Amino acid sequence: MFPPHIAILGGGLTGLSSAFHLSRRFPSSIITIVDKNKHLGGWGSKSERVQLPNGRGSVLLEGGPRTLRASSHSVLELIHLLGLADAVVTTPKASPAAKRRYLHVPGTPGIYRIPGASLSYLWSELRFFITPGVSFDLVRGWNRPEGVRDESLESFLVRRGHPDTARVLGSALVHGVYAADARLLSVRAAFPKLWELEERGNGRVLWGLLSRSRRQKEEERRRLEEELARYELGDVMKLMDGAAVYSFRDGMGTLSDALTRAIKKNPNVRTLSDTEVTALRFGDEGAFEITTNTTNPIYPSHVVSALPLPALDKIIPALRPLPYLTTNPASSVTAINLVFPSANIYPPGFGYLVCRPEHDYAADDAGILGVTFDSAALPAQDALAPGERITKVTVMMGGPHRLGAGDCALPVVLAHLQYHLNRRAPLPDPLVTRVWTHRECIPTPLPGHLERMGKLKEALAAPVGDGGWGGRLEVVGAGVRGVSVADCVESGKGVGVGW
Ligand SMILES: C=Cc1c2[nH]c(c1C)Cc1[nH]c(c(CCC(=O)O)c1C)Cc1[nH]c(c(C)c1CCC(=O)O)Cc1[nH]c(c(C)c1C=C)C2
Repeated sequence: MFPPHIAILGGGLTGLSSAFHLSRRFPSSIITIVDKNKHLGGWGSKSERVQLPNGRGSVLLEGGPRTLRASSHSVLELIHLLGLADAVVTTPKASPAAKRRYLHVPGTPGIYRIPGASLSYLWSELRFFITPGVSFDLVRGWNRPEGVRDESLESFLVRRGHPDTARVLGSALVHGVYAADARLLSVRAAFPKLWELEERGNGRVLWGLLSRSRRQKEEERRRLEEELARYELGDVMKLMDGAAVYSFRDGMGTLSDALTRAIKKNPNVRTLSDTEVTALRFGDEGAFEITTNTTNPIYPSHVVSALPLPALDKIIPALRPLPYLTTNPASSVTAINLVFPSANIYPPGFGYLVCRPEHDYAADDAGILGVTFDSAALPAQDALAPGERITKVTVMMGGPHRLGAGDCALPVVLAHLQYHLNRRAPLPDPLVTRVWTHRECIPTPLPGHLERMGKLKEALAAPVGDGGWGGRLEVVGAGVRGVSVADCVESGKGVGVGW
């Protein structure tokens, strides 16, 4: 039996991916997608092409995610199915933008290159922070306390390694992915491999990493093959030959715009943009009843919520609550694109992350979490006039820093950049400045998240007569599992499999 009418709440990437995949799985189902914004795609699809003054050409500005990993199969599948191969641009593995990443340690001017597994480690300034963590991990045996089923990343890194390693490297990693505080983030939800490596290495994470037996490697290869077989990839894997990361010539919006076009072409799919869902409940006939601020009620047989979990909590009836929708906080991020009229402002590389200051997130800090060197990673996204040179960076701010009113002021940001890049001369005035503010955009899964999401799933599957949702409401998206673009697309692909 196919579901006669599916409503999808939320038209971000997860919602669009859900609509696309559900319309392929259930071609006869009516699908209604409802989103409060005029433009579908959500905050993860914010890009804009801007003309530079005096005929210098144009640059692409991204406000959200800017690159995808070459292993993001769920997105590669969409590239194949939507015919987007010609729009793909890649960063070669051999380029400095793929190989060099830096770290700024507050209180010390300049940025340090993060060493790879090579001899360069020996003269990296960061070895003073890395070595204690590695050494303690190797000498300490199993030390996970009995009964501990999850903890914060910081607590894990301190337990296995060293507080300095945790503060400097752990916090920076978490800034770059979750824009969050490593002391709050669940290690099992965010970095499950670390937890597994600890078990495989009988305590020692590094040993777990280095001691993979031939059988384990074989098992990993088999799992990858199985995983690849789940996707329709056509020839797109070839695009990834030698690529570290990729995006689209016109930015991340290409993906959501192509998804929107594809689902709008389908006569069974109806999109209601600029429409807010005000309530979701069971109607008298056993169908759902969805009320909105612009339309008559909708009566779908099945519902997918791709809304942030706290937004879902607000629209469900108090008599049929769902657990843990408001447990996790979410980070707000301000991204500032700056285009400078000259080259060589930064060293070759992908960008840098800023770690947590020694004395916690300071009130007088500008709140910078990291800076990406955009013109180095994907130069094909800019269409510059011949001979024209520019430098494009994005300053990422916010998260666990409390951003004050003056923190995003351009002179403050430029002064911090000058200090980070250890320049004597001030930076030139930017040709273009674009500020994007994303409120509560990246959820922070707190320790215990995976268990809580298991309980949420149970409540969704419980019979309607027992106060549950009878398996006809699915809750997906970044708040449930995985915050990357690929995770969002993947969760849309997996929705409704049991219907
Ligand atoms: C807008 C800010 C974002 C910050 N994190 C994310 C966004 C969208 C989400 C994110 N960033 C990364 C990942 C992991 C991706 C993966 O595993 O495939 C996720 C989920 C890694 C990452 N961080 C930065 C970049 C350019 C990337 C590659 C992927 C992407 O483009 O998002 C830079 C960066 N992101 C943030 C900060 C503070 C930062 C600093 C340099 C927050």
